[in-house]
Amino acid sequence: MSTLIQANGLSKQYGAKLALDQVSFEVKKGAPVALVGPNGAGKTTLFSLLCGYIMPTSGSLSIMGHRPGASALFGKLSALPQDAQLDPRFSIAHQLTFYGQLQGLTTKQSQSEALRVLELVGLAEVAKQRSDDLSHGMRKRVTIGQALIGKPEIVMLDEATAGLDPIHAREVRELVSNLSEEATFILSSHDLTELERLCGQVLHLDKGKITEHQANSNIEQTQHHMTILFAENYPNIEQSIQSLAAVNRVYMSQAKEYVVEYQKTASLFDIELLKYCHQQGWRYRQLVNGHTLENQIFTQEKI
Ligand SMILES: Nc1ncnc2c1ncn2[C@@H]1O[C@H](COP(=O)(O)OP(=O)(O)OP(=O)(O)O)[C@@H](O)[C@H]1O
Repeated sequence: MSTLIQANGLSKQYGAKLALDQVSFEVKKGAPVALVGPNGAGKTTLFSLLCGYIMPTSGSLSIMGHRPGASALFGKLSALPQDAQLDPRFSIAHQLTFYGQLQGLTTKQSQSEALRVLELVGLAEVAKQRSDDLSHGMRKRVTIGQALIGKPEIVMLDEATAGLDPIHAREVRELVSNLSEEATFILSSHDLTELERLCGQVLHLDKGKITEHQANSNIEQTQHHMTILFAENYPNIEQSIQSLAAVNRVYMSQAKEYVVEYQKTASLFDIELLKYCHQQGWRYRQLVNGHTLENQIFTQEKI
């Protein structure tokens, strides 16, 4: 797999504030990459360095063999800010065409590129509509389409699901997963749980340092986690399941779906959990090992 991004000992100082401290990592072409960390961890700073908006104080950063911001990267890397907005005065196709023209495409090329990216994000039918006619989730998908104009190899999405309800957030994650052949996505978020199922690589920033840089290990996870999807909402599910002796933690991963972390030593925990659900009168749709199987759950829901 070819290396897209190589960072070595990258630091960024704003006055006395060290926002990034000796950060080193590599991103290869392929599965989406998560950039996670709490507020102020340095995510935006790293995005800005990757885009070439700011210069590092020290260290090196190479993107497809070029320095960030180099003209050779024009059209090869795109970034979608968290607050990217569509203009309510113009149709969606008009705006996307305009972005294509900004990238140097002719009007005709831009028009067909606008339609291509709308098809990629499953919204060809909204081409003539204005943003006010679209749901929040649809608008987000259009802006992701915008980021795909000109076929960039790297697409950076800042907090792509922020402000979306769980259903639309899931649609966006599914979209990114489906588009992984089209480009290598880097998604920033302060919430690891929402990205760990999607991304094969997690860059974890905290106080300017990369404290974790790992490929997601599904094998390890399957030994500790179960994901259960219920047929409907029931009261106090988290507290109830938490009362089982083998359970370490329970949290809701999306509507009606819970991740249960349990002790590795508990054998046949799945049977115990299902018996417990039966006793409580809870109907469930699916129980899976681990918590990286969102697509399987999608498939079942759509049947
Ligand atoms: N232009 C600047 N001047 C001074 N300090 C800055 C500047 N930009 C960011 N910082 C500081 O650098 C640190 C990292 O900020 P950054 O915006 O990169 O974090 P972040 O992970 O994106 O945070 P958030 O999730 O809140 O957006 C923070 O302490 C921030 O206050």
